[in-house]
Amino acid sequence: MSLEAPVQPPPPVPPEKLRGLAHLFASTRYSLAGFLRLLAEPAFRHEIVLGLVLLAALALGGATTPVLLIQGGLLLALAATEALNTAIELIVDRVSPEFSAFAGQAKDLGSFAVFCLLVVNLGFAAWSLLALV
Ligand SMILES: Nc1ncnc2c1ncn2[C@@H]1O[C@H](COP(=O)(O)OP(=O)(O)OP(=O)(O)O)[C@@H](O)[C@H]1O
Repeated sequence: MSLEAPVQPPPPVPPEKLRGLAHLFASTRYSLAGFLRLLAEPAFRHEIVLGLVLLAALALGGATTPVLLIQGGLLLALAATEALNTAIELIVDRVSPEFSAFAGQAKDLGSFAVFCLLVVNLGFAAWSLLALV
């Protein structure tokens, strides 16, 4: 059984510009489409598992609500960084499908951004758990 999330094909024509509430609803739909696309990335699925493990460990360890909220916020920041990293990879693969220094550096910079957020998440969880014992 495949765990790949269904990836929606792009619309054949650009959608018309919307205003007001219609714009808000459309933006929400675009964000949901981005989330579903990100689910197709194995790295993001691993990060979801990591996030659930960290939150469960903190909750079972008796962490306070503010600590759980901060950890949740840091996990959302990690998801946002993974989304931007995936967007960079998509653009780089389109602009430079061949091997190039530009492509390698762009992808490595995106990877470093994700790594930084992983360190912050693990560091905060470890510090919080140590404070509980
Ligand atoms: N077109 C390219 N030109 C030069 N170096 C590249 C290119 N594509 C990838 N690389 C190098 O290979 C490394 C791995 O790239 P790759 O795209 O496989 O990353 P990844 O994190 O494994 O991505 P994914 O898991 O999404 O496939 C990059 O960090 C970069 O250093």
